[in-house]
Amino acid sequence: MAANPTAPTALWPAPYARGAVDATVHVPGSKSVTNRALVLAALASEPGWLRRPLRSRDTLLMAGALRTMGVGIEEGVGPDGSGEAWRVIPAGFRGPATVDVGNAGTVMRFLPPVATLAAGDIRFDGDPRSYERPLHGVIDALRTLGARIDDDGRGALPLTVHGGGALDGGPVSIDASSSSQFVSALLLSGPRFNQGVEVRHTGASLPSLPHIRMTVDMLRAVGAQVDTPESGGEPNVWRVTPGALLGRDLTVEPDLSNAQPFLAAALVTGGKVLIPDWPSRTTQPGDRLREIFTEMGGSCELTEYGLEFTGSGRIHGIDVDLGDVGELTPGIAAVAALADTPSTLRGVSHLRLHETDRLAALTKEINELGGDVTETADGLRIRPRALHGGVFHTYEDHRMATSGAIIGLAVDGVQIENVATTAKTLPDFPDLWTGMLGSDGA
Ligand SMILES: O=C(O)C1=C[C@@H](OP(=O)(O)O)[C@@H](O)[C@H](O)C1
Ligand SMILES: C=C(OP(=O)(O)O)C(=O)O
Repeated sequence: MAANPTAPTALWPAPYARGAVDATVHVPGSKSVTNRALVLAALASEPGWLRRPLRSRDTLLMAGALRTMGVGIEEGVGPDGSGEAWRVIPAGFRGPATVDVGNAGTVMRFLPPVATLAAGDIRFDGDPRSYERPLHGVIDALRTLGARIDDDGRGALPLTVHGGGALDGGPVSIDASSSSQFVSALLLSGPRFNQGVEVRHTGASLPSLPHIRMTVDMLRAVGAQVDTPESGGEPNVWRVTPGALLGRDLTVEPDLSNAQPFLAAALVTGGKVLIPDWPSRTTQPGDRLREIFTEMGGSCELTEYGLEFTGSGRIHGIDVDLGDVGELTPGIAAVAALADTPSTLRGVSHLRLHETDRLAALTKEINELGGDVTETADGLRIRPRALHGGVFHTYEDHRMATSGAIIGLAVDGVQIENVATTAKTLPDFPDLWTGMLGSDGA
C-alpha cells in the first residue's frame, strides 16, 4: 500500500535547493483578515461579499461554525463577476449548535462573544491542544458583560455559551498578555452588545498589537465607531459604540506571514522572489519582514507588481523584539540557524501557548539537526552551526513545518514530519514550494 502523505507520521523530503531561486509566488489570502471579515459580515445587518477568501482549515472551521449558527455563506463569483468569493448572508444566530474550533485561535476566541447573541446553547470543542490554549480572558470578560457560560472551571475549552439573544456589554478589564486575540474577540462583537464594550487591558505586556489594529481598522471599515489609545484615548483601553454594521465587498490581501517561507527562500539561496499583490498599506504583521529580512541580508522593492525580495547570498543574525509579530518567529529562527552570526529573538514568551510550545519545539528540532539554540525567558538565542539532515518534527504546527522546509533548502536530507499540517493556513504549501524551486531544483 502506498504511504499516505497526509498521515501525521508521514515524512516529506524537504527539497534541497541546488541553486538560487527565481520565482513568482501567488500567496493565498490572509487567515487573520478572512476570519475577521467572516465574523464582521455575519454580525452585519445586510449581506456582504468576501473576495479571494483563504480556504484553509482555520477559515473553513470559521465558515462552518457560522453556518451551524444560522449564517448563510454561499459560493459566488463576486458582484462584478471577477474572482472567487463568499456571499455572507447574516441571520439571527441560533442554537443549539456545536462549533468545532480545531486548533484555530481565531475561532476559539472570536466566536464565544458571537454565541452570546444566539438564541440557544452553543457548545465549543476542538483539538486536544485547544484545551490547553488560554481562553480565560474571553470567558471571564463575557461573564462580566452578562453572559452565561459553562466550562470545566479551568477557563478553557470545552465550554457551552448559553446564548440569550443579546448581551448587556459595557466596561470590562482583562489581562491579554497571553493573547491579543482576547481583545480582538471582544471588540469584534462589541457593536452588537447593548451598551457596546470598553476593554481595558491590565496585564504587564500585550503581544501582537498589529493584529489589534487590524481588528480596529476592519471594524471601522464596516461602520463601527471605535476609540483606541492611538486615536487619543487612554493607553490600553479600546471602546466600541453600539450600532449596526454594514455589509461590505472586501477583497482579502495575501497572507504576508505565509509569504515568509518564500521570502526566506530568496534569502537562503541568494535568489529572487516576487510576491504579487503585496499591499502598500496593511496591518498584517508580515509586512515587518521587509525590514527584518533586509537586516538579515536581503533587499526588497515594493512596486506595482508586488514585493520583489532579493537575497545577497549572505545571511546575518539579528537581535530583535518580535512581541508585535510573534507568528513570524518560527521562520526567523530557521533563517537565523543558517546565518553567519548569532541571533537573539525576544518578546515572545507567549509562543509557549501557540499551536505548540514553539520555543521548545524550535529549540529541540533545530538542535537535533546539529544546531545550537537555547530558550530564554522570553525567546530564543541561536548560534549558527553546520547542520545535518534528519527528521524535523512539527507538533501539528503549520509554522514548524514551513520552518523546517526553509532549513531543508540549505541542508540536504531534512525530512518534515506531517507537512499536511500546513493546511491550517496554507494547504497549497508543498505544491507552492516545489513550484517555486522549479524542475531543476531552483
Ligand atoms: O488575531 C489574529 O488573527 C492573530 C493574533 C496573534 O495571536 P496572539 O496574540 O495570540 O499571538 C497571532 O499570533 C495569530 O497568528 C493571529
Ligand atoms: C498563532 C497562530 O495561530 P492562531 O490563530 O491559532 O493563534 C499562527 O498562525 O501562528
